[in-house]
Amino acid sequence: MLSLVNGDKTLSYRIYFVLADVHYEERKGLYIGQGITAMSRSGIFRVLHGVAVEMTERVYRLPSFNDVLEGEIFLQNLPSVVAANVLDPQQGERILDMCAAPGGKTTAIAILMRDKGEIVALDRSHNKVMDILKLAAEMDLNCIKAYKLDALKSVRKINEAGNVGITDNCTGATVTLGEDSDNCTGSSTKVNAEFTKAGEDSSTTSVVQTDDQKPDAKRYVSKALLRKNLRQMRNGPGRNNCSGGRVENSKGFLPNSFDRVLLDAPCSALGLRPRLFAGEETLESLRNHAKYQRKMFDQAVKLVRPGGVIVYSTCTINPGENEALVRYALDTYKFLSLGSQHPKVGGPGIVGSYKLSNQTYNEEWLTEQEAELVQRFDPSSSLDTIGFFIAKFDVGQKGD
Ligand SMILES: C[S@@+](CC[C@H](N)C(=O)[O-])C[C@H]1O[C@@H](n2cnc3c(N)ncnc32)[C@H](O)[C@@H]1O
Repeated sequence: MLSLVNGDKTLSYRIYFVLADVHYEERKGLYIGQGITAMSRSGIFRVLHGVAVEMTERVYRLPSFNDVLEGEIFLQNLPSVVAANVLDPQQGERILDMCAAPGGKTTAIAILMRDKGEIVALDRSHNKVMDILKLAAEMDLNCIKAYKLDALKSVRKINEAGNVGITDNCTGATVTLGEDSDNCTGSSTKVNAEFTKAGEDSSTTSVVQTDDQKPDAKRYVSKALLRKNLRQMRNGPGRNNCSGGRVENSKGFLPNSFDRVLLDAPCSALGLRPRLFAGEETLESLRNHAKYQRKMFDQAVKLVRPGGVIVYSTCTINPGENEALVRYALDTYKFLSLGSQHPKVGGPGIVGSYKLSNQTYNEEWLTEQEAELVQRFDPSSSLDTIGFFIAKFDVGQKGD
C-alpha cells in the first residue's frame, strides 16, 4: 500500500511511480533514494522495467482548488507565506526578489506593502517573467516590476569608461536578448530588436518589423528571438504573452540600492511533497546547488544597503544548501548577523558539521544559538508542511 501526503491536501492528478531496486542510504541525516521515480503518464510507457503504481484515490477529501476563484486567490504553502512575512517589507521600500517566478512570494510581499513601494522581481527565464507579470496583473498589484536577468549577474558592473552596464558574451553590447537563451548572433535581419532605456536599471526590448539595416551597437537580434517571432507570427502571442510580447531585460542594479532582498534560491527541492526521491540528485549535484546558491548570495549582499535585510530560503531539507549557506554567510561577511524571525512557525536549524570529501576544510554548521534563529520546516513534523528553510540576515555597516 503506497500512501502519499500532499502538502496542500489536494491531489488533482493521478500520480505514477516506478519502483525498481529501491534502496536508501543515510548520510548525515539526508536520505538519498534511488530507483523510485515520479513520472508523467506518458513517460511511464517509455520505461522498460519497473512496477507502476497508479494512485486513484485521494488521501484527503478536500476538493481541488484548480480553477476556483481564478485570479481572485492564489494558493500558497505556509512556509512561503512565512518567508514573505519574515522579510517584513515596509511600505515605500525598494525590495529585490532575486528568483521570483512564478511570483508567489513577490505578490505576498506586495500585499504586505499594500502595493506601495517598488518590488523588483527577477527570473532568468523569459516565460517565467511573463508568469510573474501575469500574476501581478491578475492580482491588480502595480508595485511589481519584473525583469529577465540571471541573478548571478544582478550587480551592475562599472566599465572602464565609467559607464555602468553588463556585457554579454558575444558582442560586448550592453544587453542580451532572446527567449531563455544568452546566445546571440549580433547579425542584422528583417526582425530587429529595439533598445530603449527604461529607468535606471533596465532596458525594454520590443520586437519591431523594420527594413532599417544600419549598423547600430544597440540594435541586434538573437536566433532565439527570431525563432520566437516567427512562432508568434504563425501561432499568435501564446498563453504567457500577457503584455503584448514585451519582456524587459535588466542590465543589473547598483550596489546598496535595495532595502531588502529575498533570495528564494533554486535548490534540490528535497522538501517538496508528494514526491518520493526521484534519484535525480547525487552528492555532487547537491554540492553544485550549494555553490550556485553561494554565488547568488554574494550578489544579494552587494545589492542590499547597509542597515537592510536579506532573507534566504529554500524548499529543500539538505543542510548543505541551508545551514551550510548560513555558516558561509556569517563567516564571509562579518557585517551580517542572524536576525530574529517573526513569525516563527518552523523549528530550529540543525547543529553539526561535515567535511566535503574533495575539500580541505570542514564546513561547520550552526551553533545552538544560531540554529535557534533560523526556521526549518520538517516535512515529517505534525505541522504538515513541505520541507523548507528560512534564514534572515540583518546587514550592518559594510565598510569598504
Ligand atoms: C524556488 S523557484 C522561486 C519560487 C518563487 N520565489 C515563488 O515563491 O513563486 C526558483 C526560481 O529561480 C529561477 N532561477 C534559477 N536560476 C536563476 C538565475 N541564475 N537567475 C534568476 N533566476 C533563476 C528559476 O527559473 C525559478 O523560477
